[in-house]
Amino acid sequence: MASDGEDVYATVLLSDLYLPGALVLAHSLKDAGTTKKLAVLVTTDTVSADAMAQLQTLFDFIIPVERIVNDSQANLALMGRLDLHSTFTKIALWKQLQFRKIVYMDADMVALRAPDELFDLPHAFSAAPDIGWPDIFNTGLLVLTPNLGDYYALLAMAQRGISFDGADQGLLNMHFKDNFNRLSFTYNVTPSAHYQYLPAYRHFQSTISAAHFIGQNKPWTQGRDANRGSTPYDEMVGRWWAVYDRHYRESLTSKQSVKSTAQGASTIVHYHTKGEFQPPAPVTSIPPAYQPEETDSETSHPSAELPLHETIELPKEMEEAYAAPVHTNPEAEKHLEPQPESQPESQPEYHPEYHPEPEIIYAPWDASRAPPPSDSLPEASNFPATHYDMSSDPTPFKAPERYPDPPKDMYYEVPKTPTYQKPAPIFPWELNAPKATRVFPEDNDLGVPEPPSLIDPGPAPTDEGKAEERSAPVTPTTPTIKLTTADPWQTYTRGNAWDDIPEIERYIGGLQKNRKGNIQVLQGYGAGITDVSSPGGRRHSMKLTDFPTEVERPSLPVTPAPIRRPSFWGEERDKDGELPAAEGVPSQEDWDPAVQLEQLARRQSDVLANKLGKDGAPPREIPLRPLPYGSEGVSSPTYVAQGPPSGATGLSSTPRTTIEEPSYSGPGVMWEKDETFPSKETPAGATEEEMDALEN
Ligand SMILES: O=c1ccn([C@@H]2O[C@H](COP(=O)(O)OP(=O)(O)O[C@H]3O[C@H](CO)[C@@H](O)[C@H](O)[C@H]3O)[C@@H](O)[C@H]2O)c(=O)[nH]1
Ligand SMILES: [Mn+2]
Repeated sequence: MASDGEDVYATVLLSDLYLPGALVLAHSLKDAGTTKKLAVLVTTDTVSADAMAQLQTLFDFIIPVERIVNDSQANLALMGRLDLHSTFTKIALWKQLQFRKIVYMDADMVALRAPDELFDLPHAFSAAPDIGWPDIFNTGLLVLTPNLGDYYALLAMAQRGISFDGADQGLLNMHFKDNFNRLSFTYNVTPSAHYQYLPAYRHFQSTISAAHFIGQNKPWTQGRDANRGSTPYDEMVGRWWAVYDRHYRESLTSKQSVKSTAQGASTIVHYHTKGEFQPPAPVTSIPPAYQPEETDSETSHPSAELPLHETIELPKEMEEAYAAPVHTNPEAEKHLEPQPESQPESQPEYHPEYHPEPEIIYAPWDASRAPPPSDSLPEASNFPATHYDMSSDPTPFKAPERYPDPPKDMYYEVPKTPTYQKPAPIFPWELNAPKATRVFPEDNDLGVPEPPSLIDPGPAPTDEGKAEERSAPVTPTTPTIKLTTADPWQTYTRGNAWDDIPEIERYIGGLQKNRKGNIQVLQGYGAGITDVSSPGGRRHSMKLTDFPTEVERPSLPVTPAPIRRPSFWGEERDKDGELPAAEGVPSQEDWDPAVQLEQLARRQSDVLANKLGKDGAPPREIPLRPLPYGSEGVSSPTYVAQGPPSGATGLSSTPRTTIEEPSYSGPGVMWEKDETFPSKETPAGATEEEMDALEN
């Protein structure tokens, strides 16, 4: 278990193919005497149990991580490295918070000395320049402080496939940009087989900490004979082989002293190293977890030390296939010197035929006895997949000369002439309706005419004949009470402005005529034209509240009209159907509402005048009091007190000091019958703001 703040060298293993690289790297660091521990991040779905067993012999921490695949592989294809589809997995390094500092190294690196001083860097992130584009860093060697901020930022980018090369180097450079501590190239020297800067190499050679074999070709995939020259690249490759031979060549050449199981353990390393593989006696690679439980002691493996490997019986053909190479082994075993030249000619080349595909070497999986092998392919792994690439055609798009006409009259023929016709106007206001306007208080100051409803329409027509004589339709307006007239209580009209408009009379008359017959017609007394067809000789009215006469009542099945019951009030009505007069109430003739209203208005005014004015003082003066500080001369932009027309000049600036004549507009419906409402209320205390304003 990692103690808090531990330092580790770490690498990543995404497949068995890089196993020799990861092992050689670990050995090279240990051989160089590092004091730090080693960790390896593995994607367990693609790293075999054998490979893990090998890692376990060297690394202090084996950390399983989730594979992060880049699904957008266009940039990887550009780089010619589709095999790097999963290098985004590297970002899991930033999640390893159990470590204080990580010096990450690619599995294709070999340390020439242990660069332990990198752990002392104060920077959160350091890397060395990339030889292909030295402004950016190469991601083969990274010095980092794990933190989730960078991790999630990188993860978000990875999930969106954001990387200019489709792999981790493009991703990390896009994330960190210039925010990295630039290390010396000597920490991550990337020799090239194609071009070297020889003088520099010779000059700095002794300071090199690590070599990094970038590109598709790795020392272990080329074989030990591929680079035997004296170029810098060849020299570096030689350094890699030196470490390999120190640790793995021996096991190959001293089989006699090594138990067969131990030989099997390193076989996987040889297997993935070109030219090193000697097919041994057939062995299985079934991990212990997937082995059928053996109850028969005879079949269990004699060696308890390494239970990972077990001899199984192979079909005859397979045994024959492996028999031939095995026969060469006695020859090879004689060469105890680890000389590459002494390799027997008959040693099999690294060849896919020897790949331990589960169908060939692994014991057939018995589903009734064991779970599926961990390294078996996932379900539906061989489903056909279609990959669509973005077009890489650089020629710009050119629109064709003309596009074909769209099909005509497919669904609906548009009428040649519009079928909609505006209905003929009925009411006068439809003919010359004034355009809707908005009126602001300021407009009144500027002499803009008041809205039409405030204009006195002049004398109302006295009779219908006169009204019909009018040649041009009028725009009737509700007459307003002129507050300046001496006695408004006597002059206001009790009619409606529309009552005398002949067009309306005719319209309503027409409606009623059409509904006559067996349909109930509501008629009553009121201003209007005489309806001769009406039996009672009554006149049409637009008032819909009158009771129809008995004759006017139509037959069923229409809604029955209410019929007055003589004893509705518990008393007999008089012969006219009127209710008896109430006691103490003046008779209808004596009750002039105008007079009563005037009286009421006077009383109200007197009360106000007495309250506000002292003896001799002008009675209708509101005492002036100071306004709250800062509000002097301020007028609300939206609200302007509406004074009487006489004060219309300068509405917003002249303070209103005279009290308006009271007007009677009748009682408003404030509560429904039986509804409860608070009859008393404790006034809320003044707010602090109000108190301030009052005190000033
Ligand atoms: O099949 C694979 C492929 C990759 N790796 C791991 O991924 C690393 C990167 O792959 P590598 O072949 O080393 O890439 P390079 O050829 O070095 O290419 C460059 O570009 C890569 C993608 O951006 C970076 O990861 C490298 O650091 C950078 O040097 C390897 O070292 C391994 O640790 C595996 O384990 N198995
Ligand atoms: Mn690499």
